[in-house]
Amino acid sequence: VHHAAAVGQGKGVLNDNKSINTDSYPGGYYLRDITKPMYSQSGGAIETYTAKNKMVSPGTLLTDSDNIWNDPAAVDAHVYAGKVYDYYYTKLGRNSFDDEGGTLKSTVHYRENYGNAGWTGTQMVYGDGDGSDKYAYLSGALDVVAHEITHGVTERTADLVYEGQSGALNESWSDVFGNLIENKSDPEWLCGEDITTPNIPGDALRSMSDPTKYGDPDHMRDYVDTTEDHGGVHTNSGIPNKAFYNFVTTSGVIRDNAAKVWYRALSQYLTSNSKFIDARNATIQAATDLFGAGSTEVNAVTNAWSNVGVG
Ligand SMILES: O=C(O)[C@H](CCc1ccccc1)CC1(C(=O)N[C@@H](Cc2c[nH]c3ccccc23)C(=O)O)CCCC1
Ligand SMILES: [Zn+2]
Repeated sequence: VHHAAAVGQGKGVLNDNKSINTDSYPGGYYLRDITKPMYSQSGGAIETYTAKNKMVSPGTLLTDSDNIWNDPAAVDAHVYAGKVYDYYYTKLGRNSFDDEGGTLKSTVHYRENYGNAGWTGTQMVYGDGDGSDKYAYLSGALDVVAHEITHGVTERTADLVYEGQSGALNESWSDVFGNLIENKSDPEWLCGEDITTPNIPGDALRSMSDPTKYGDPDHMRDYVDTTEDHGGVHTNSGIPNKAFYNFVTTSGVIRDNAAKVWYRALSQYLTSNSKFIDARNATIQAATDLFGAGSTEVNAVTNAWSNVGVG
């Protein structure tokens, strides 16, 4: 089928204008980005679909007749997935979630009154919010999109079991890359702030600098033993989240190097049943591999975990 890259226009969830990589066909445009290396290498693309508020995935590939896109949730899901692809490719040398140039599929308008998002095992899905104004369209936050795609990366690397401590590590690695990729200068390292009560500034789902702000632990002594939420994976993630925050804010440690340490730990050392102590050891080993024993990074990561009572 004849494909040609085109550039469309649209507004995102926060009413911001943005250019959109689309794929033209006789008569219109697909919401498909064929400009990435994965396309020339293996035909992989970034594709955005709609579930039309049913519980289906991927649903219907979005098209438009004039390349002016009027679905903010779709615009952001698409553009932000492209930014996440670019980060993993250029900063970490990873070619899409599977490192094989696999197509990144997003489905927006997933289910009715769905105030959440997720990784299905093969793609991202995003709800429209829960009908109240607690959440905006979930794809309207780059840290959320990066969080979901990182679940895909984790599944294809360490494959951390989504339960208990390994599940909290799974969650934390997604929050870490969500914040690294969003790369805001917000001092609190918030998660989901752009889509949480859009009318109220300053609130979020989680904080990495102070997890206790949202009731999550920031030390091993406060680990929450619960059967809720797969053993508290979105709560106990506060402990490794704080450890990463400690690490990345240590003087002499730069973000791109912290990212390399966390990515190497995930892709080379963590395994499906790793616990917090294993994450400490994995990140110390990764920092040693990359920067040498006794380096600033090794000392910083060791202290970062000790500060949260791990190791
Ligand atoms: O990817 C994830 O970890 C979250 C989805 C988790 C999930 C797992 C298995 C089946 C369904 C859903 C989605 C996000 C999340 O952290 N959700 C939290 C908080 C949350 C959002 N909307 C909610 C509605 C109800 C309860 C909690 C929530 C959660 O599911 O706990 C990540 C970034 C923002 C949304
Ligand atoms: Zn998650």
